[in-house]
Amino acid sequence: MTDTADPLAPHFKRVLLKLSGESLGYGDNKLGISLDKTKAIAEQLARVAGRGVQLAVVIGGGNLLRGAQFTAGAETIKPATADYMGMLATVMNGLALQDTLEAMGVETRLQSAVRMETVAEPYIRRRALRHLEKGRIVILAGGTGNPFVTTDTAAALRGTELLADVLLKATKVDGVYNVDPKKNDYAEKFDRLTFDQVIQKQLGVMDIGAFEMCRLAKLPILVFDYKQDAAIEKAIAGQPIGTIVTG
Ligand SMILES: Nc1ncnc2c1ncn2[C@@H]1O[C@H](COP(=O)(O)OP(=O)(O)OP(=O)(O)O)[C@@H](O)[C@H]1O
Ligand SMILES: O=c1ccn([C@@H]2O[C@H](COP(=O)(O)O)[C@@H](O)[C@H]2O)c(=O)[nH]1
Repeated sequence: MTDTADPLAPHFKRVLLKLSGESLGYGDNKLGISLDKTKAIAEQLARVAGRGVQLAVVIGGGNLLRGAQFTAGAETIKPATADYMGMLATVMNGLALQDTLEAMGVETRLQSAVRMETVAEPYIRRRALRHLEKGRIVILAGGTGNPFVTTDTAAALRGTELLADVLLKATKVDGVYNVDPKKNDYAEKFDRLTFDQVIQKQLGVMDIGAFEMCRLAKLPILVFDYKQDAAIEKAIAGQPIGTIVTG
């Protein structure tokens, strides 16, 4: 698939992109759904699909609601309920991304792991594969459909079962560090890591369960910052960006 004339020619054929909900949000706090931010992300996805990449997107919900925000000291909303609210947030983001892509003429399908047939197809692996083969961007909302995990686990699960070549985690940090870079100014970034190193060092950028699933499936993970210029396209082109985690 390499095209020497195009610096963003794809290196991967089938990609599972875990897109932070915050990538659609407004301002410094990245809350809500900004039409401009959503459009900027969709433009990158459209170009990627236009280059023939099969693209499945697991969309997060952190711009709207994370279950964890209710659990500390909450006596009313139960943790599982809070997580279902978070899963519904990802469906709202999925709808926004779908319409934005389709307004650009890109064919998409939205599938949800939480059944809601009036707004999205149910997640069915074989249908998702068929959509990918037909060149449609498949947006996967509702996480795994189960509480007590996050969309990182959904990304590892779908990446594995849809036989993706790579899991791209487009997030707010530019890679994996030895300690959380949002909490430590002296954190040092890794360019490459093995799954064993991430698991042994308990590096917190993704759920450890997601790393473990990818380790077993031999599915490489690339963690990078969605805010960098053309970040998703560069990641799919195999350019040096973020941190790559492999077996
Ligand atoms: N060792 C580490 N290296 C890099 N980031 C780390 C590390 N440990 C913890 N983090 C934190 O991991 C977080 C990654 O983002 P997070 O998983 O919270 O959001 P997301 O899944 O990308 O998106 P959203 O919840 O907005 O949909 C960052 O807040 C970062 O500070
Ligand atoms: O499989 C899943 C996926 C997500 N959740 C809940 O949704 C929110 C939003 O997802 P993020 O990955 O944080 O963007 C998450 O915090 C969980 O509360 C879930 O329960 N199960």
